[in-house]
Amino acid sequence: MSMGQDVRYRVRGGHRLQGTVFIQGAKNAVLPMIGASLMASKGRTVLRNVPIIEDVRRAVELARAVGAKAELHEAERTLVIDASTLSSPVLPAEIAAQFRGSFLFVPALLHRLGEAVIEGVGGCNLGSRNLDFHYNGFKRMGATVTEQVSDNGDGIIHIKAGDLRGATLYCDTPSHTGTENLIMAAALAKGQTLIKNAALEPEVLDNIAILQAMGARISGGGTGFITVEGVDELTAVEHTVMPDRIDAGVFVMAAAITGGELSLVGANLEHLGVAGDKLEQMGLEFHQQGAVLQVRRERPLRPINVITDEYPGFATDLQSPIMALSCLADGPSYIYERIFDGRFKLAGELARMGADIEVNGNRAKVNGPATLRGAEVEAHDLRCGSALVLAGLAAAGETTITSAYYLDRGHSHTAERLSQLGADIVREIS
Ligand SMILES: CC(=O)N[C@H]1[C@@H](OP(=O)(O)OP(=O)(O)OC[C@H]2O[C@@H](n3ccc(=O)[nH]c3=O)[C@H](O)[C@@H]2O)O[C@H](CO)[C@@H](O)[C@@H]1O
Ligand SMILES: C=C(OP(=O)(O)O)C(=O)O
Repeated sequence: MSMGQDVRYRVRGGHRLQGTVFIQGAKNAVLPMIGASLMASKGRTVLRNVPIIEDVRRAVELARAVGAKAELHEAERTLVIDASTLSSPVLPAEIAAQFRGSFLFVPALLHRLGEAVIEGVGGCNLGSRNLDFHYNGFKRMGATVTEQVSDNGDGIIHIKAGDLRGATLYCDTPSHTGTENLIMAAALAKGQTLIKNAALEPEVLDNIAILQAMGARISGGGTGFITVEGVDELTAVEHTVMPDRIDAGVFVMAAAITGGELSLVGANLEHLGVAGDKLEQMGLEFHQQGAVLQVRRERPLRPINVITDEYPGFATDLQSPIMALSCLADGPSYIYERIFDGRFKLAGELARMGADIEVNGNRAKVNGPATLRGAEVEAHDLRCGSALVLAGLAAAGETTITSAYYLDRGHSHTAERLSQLGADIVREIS
């Protein structure tokens, strides 16, 4: 599957969801782990609980493009990577530009091959998404970064590293992939590295855990200050990817928007951070029992204030879904998006379904309650896609969501999992 094929979801709303759903492994944990596995010069890395999503398929293609052997066993949700044959420093645009996680391959290429050539970096188009914290960090460790413009006008970035040396590094803001890339670059560098203002996301901690199992010496994860003592070699290990808190959040909201009751296997309320508290305020009841999170809604939804922030603040990746949910709340909700400046195209799509949303820069006011009706809408990015599925579940009649490749970038088996809970949803390809 590639972006060339149009993926569409058709949803007929009005069904109350009920039952048990399995939360997938985390996209934003598995992608850095694939990057980490390329740092092992011998042996095979075995990743378990791998989400079967398009970004993982692209990462497997990219791992092969740089010379590694990678096999995704879909039924077993297991990915096996042998990076002993790593041979090319080039991240080709046709694969790398399709997902942001491609940039997480850079530290392995620098350490194993002495250079990385980046023909394109992708990810959802969310406005400005800079990489300066990454480049500045690599430079402080001794790398040189140069940009060349290709014949067709695209920028190609060359990063050259002789031996990377430990250094004092920082992120201006606690960047998720920035922290992961700097930790990976430091893991095999000579000497000690300190990373200040490091990200606290659970996926960053899961990535530290696999690197520690591989032999890396990392301390301070979860504190904002991370220290890494460089080692000479990392070994291939087996690791189980943590559950995807954004996937969990979307299913929580599927229960909320349909007035349903769900058991989410693998979901952890703590990982939802402030989003869990906000959903409680809106009228959801949570009950965590071991690895199962039960959620139900028994009263009308109350309106909400949301300010997105780094973890444990309200995750920007749940901002679009909660915009859809707040359309049904009994009064005006206020949303302030602080992380990305291009995430409000959703408001226009929800308006086609009958929502009343006023957007002013990075702030939105959602005037609930609205009566949503089915319409033809477009997923402008991954989380816009999940939000439109939620809106479709609550709308009267049929909603058709196009450009839904974006949704498949990050959520596995969306139609199957929702259908099992009683939703009327199909996925089509043309
Ligand atoms: C693959 C992956 O893990 N993606 C996640 C990751 O993206 P990603 O790691 O790209 O997001 P960052 O945390 O780096 O970005 C946050 C903010 O910092 C800015 N910034 C970032 C790096 C940099 O060098 N310079 C700079 O200015 C960005 O433009 C953005 O405004 O975290 C985001 C925020 O939680 C999530 O929405 C994405 O799902
Ligand atoms: C922005 C997202 O992902 P990426 O960083 O991979 O584009 C996302 O998961 O919503």
